[in-house]
Formats: sequence, C-alpha cells, structure tokens
Amino acid sequence: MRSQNVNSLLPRFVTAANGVPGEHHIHIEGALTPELLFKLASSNAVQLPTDDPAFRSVASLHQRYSEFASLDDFLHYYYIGMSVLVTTSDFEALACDYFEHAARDGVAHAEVFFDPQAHLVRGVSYKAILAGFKIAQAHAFEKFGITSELICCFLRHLPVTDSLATFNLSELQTSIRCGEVVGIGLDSSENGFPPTLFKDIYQQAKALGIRRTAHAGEEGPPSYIRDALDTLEVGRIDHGIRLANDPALLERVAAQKTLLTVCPWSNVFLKGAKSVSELPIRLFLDAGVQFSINSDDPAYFGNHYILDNYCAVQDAFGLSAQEWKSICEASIHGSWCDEPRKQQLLSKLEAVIADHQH
Ligand code: HPA
Ligand SMILES: [Zn+2]
Repeated sequence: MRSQNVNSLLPRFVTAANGVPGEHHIHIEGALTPELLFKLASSNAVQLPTDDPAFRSVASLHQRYSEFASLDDFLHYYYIGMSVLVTTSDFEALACDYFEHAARDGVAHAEVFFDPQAHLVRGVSYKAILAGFKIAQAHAFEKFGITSELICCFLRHLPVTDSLATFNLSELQTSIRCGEVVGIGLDSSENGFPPTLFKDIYQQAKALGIRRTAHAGEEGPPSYIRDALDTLEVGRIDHGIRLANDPALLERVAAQKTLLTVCPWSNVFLKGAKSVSELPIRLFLDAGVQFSINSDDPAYFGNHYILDNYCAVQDAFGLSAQEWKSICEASIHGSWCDEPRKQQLLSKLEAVIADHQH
C-alpha cells in the first residue's frame, strides 16, 4: 500500500514497500483526526467548547488547524482534542488509525509517544490507555508487519512533582519493567521549562536502564539541547532545529552521532520556519548530523503523515539517492528496536537499494 501522492523524485528504495525504515517522533494523541475527535466526543458524551467556533464542525476544525500561531496555540487544541479519549477502545481506534496511515506510507518500524498525565488527570486509568495501544500494536504487526515501541512523555508545563508522581505509578513502573514502554520523553510548552527541571526523573530512568529522549530546540534555545544532553543524558533530541544557531554544539552532536528527530511540516505549521526550505537540512547533512524525518502530530498539521514530510524535504532540497540512503541508515541506527530487528531493517534497506539499481 502506498500513498497516492508519492513524490516521484524520491529514490525508489524509499517508496518501496516498507521502504520508510522508521518513525521516531509521532505523538499518538497528535494522530487524532477531527473526524475521530467528533465521533468519540459524541459516543463518550464529552462536551467540546461551545464558545470556540472552531468546534462547530469537522471542516471548521480543519480550518483552525491550518492557522496555528505557535506551539502553545497548537497545544491548546491538542489538549482539548484528547479529552475525547476515554476507553480502551478509543485508544485502540486512535492507534489503529495511525498504523493504517503508517502502513500506507511504507513505515517498517514506529516509536510512538504518549502523554499519560493528560489522561490520568481526567480519571482515565493507565491500564486502560496501555491496553488500547497494545491491541493496536499487535494488529499493526500482524496486518502490516510494522514493529513498534511506546515512549512515555512527561508534560513540562505541569509541576515537576506531577511528572515524578506519574513516573512512580506502579502500573507505569510495571510497563517499563516488562518492556511495554521502552523509554521516556519530554514534551509540551518548551520556553520557560528547561530540561534541567526534570533531572530527577531522567536519573531514575537511567537507573532503570531505559531509553531517554527530550524535545529541545523546537522553539527553545540551543542551551536546552545542551542541557538535555548533559543533564538528562538523552540518547536522542526531538526536533533540535535550533542547533543550527550554535556551531560548536552542532559539531559535538555530529561527532557523538546523536539522532535528531526532525519534523519538517510541524515546524512550518507552528511557525518555527516559513517553509521547509528554511530548515537546516542541508546544514545537517553537510555537517554529518544524524537525523530522521518524522510527522509529529500529523492530524493537526495538514494530514501530513511521514511520507509527506519526506516529499517536502525532497521538494525543498532535491537530495541525492546517496543522501537519502544516509538518512535511512541514520534512522535505523538511531532506532530503539532490538538488535536483531535493527539488522533486519539494515539488510532490508540494502536489498531494496540493490533491487532498484537494476
Ligand atoms: O511538537 C511538539 N512539541 C512539544 N510538545 C508536543 N506535544 C505534541 N507535539 C509536540
Ligand atoms: Zn513532538
């Protein structure tokens, strides 16, 4: 299965079945389409804001989503949107919808963020959330061969004590111990909420031996990227586009091969860049910075799932097949799947490239 609108300028190995090796930056709550949002609001009798004309219809909500002024403007709608998610089957439907899109785009492996605090506060249990995701993950594997992992994110605009209490929930700790959750992340409003605030949780996560990433340098300064690396000891940086403003840090990130999970359409929709061509993709490639290309919150950003983000990069930068190969390789090396799966993804990439050279 493949999107109708594949950019013929992308190398054929990327557009082959399962040619997109990995998505590392997708908030599952950001895959909630206006269509599913209204359906679940109705079935769960959730009252949407009556004083905001955006919620009059699917069409008006789509329209409002095309006019975000900033990350915080988007987050306002993101948190209202997810208020319709209540039951296990809601979380299952949400994740299945994402995996269907991922399959259509040829994704082989997906690492999916979720925001438990935003659900726990409404009385939804951690168990209900995870049960829905697990059903969808099994379905994605059986139907499409997509492997997936879950990454639990903490909301930086809330008091750190709230994140700590959530991290220490026994159900969450159990999901980490049994490998259902492979890592932690940090998201929500960035400016004014430096990574250093979350040092304790990240130290505890390190002690448990799980993976760590954090949003940094999306709207915030390069110093947040440095803090995430030094204080939180993250293995990846989500977004990280502001790295372009700090040449010394850029050199360091390139040298230590930290993966940035770049989200081109997200940056344009949230006014971090006027167009994809303004993003530091060329700089990153030339400096040897490892990055993957991702969708972030596709249902909020013009329905641009991962392949649309690949296409936008190709339209803006006209990369060579060799450059795409290096992006695919970086994406696999930076994945948090187990070693055998990594080798499988690398062999698949080699095989598909060989196939398309004949
Ligand atoms: O791009 C993002 N940045 C920060 N928080 C988020 N939560 C969902 N998407 C994002
Ligand atoms: Zn994000």
